[in-house]
Amino acid sequence: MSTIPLRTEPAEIIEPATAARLVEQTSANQPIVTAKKIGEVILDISNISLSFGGVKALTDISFNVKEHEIRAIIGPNGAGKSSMLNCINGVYSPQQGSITFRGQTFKHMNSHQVAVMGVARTFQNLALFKGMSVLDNIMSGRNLKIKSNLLLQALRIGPAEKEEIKHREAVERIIDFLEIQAYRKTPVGQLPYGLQKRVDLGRALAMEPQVLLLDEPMAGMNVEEKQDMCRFVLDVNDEFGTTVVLIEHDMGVVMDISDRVVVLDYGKKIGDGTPDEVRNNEDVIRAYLGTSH
Ligand SMILES: Nc1ncnc2c1ncn2[C@@H]1O[C@H](COP(=O)(O)OP(=O)(O)OP(=O)(O)O)[C@@H](O)[C@H]1O
Repeated sequence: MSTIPLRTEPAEIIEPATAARLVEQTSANQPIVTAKKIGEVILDISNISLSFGGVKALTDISFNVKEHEIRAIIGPNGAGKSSMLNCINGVYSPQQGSITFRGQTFKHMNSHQVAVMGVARTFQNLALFKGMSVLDNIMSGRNLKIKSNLLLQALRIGPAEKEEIKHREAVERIIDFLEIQAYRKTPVGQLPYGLQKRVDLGRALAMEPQVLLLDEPMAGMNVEEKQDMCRFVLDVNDEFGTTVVLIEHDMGVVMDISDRVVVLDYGKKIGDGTPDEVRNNEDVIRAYLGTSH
């Protein structure tokens, strides 16, 4: 049986999900594999259709995301992947369909409301403050959590002082977790691209999201940077229990770290299942080989 062509370049050695998070050591130092705990459906995408004038970006798309899983959205260029993420986080309002998050269904919700509900997002084209330090960029992700008013914050008095200390500590923990201590005070614009992507992840983590939407987190990275980013995504999922939805073009990465994969092509869903199911799906193979159009 033919399978989806996974790599166009020499295989990169990326720790498979199973090795990274499922292996425990027995007393005899033999690895044993324990099942990852996937929960109930946390995000339910139901019959979403989205058009821009005459362009149908998404047609009747349905799939779900379960708590604690890593769910990939893949597809050729223009398939509708970013549009899908934009519907989930309230940037676009689909003409049809609904999205249910933790049992609460919404049709039209803005990005701020979605963020308050616990959904954070990183962007394909970095949206960081380039002139600001790593620390301040990650701190900007805490804005939603800051309760004291602007005047108290500016004067750093009363509860604002305590609150700021709490937020700084949270940011420092993220900086340690992402191993970017050496760049705390560096303006983000001076960092290599791979590290900027890591800061972008840090800013999203600062929101303490239940669901993290990652739009091409490995795009433009070299092999080493991709390996690092894979490790951080797996660790976020494992250590914080964060549910991850990611768009990624690198099929090696997708197949290695995802629990389930949904495949879009020309705005339609053509596949949905485990990495093995998807890689053996004839429609998916045709879409990737470009023979179906
Ligand atoms: N704001 C917009 N206005 C008009 N058309 C749009 C807009 N956003 C997306 N589209 C169109 O919708 C379709 C899907 O685009 P989308 O960016 O979601 O695809 P994608 O799978 O993320 O592509 P890529 O992998 O190249 O990023 C494309 O035809 C695109 O031109």
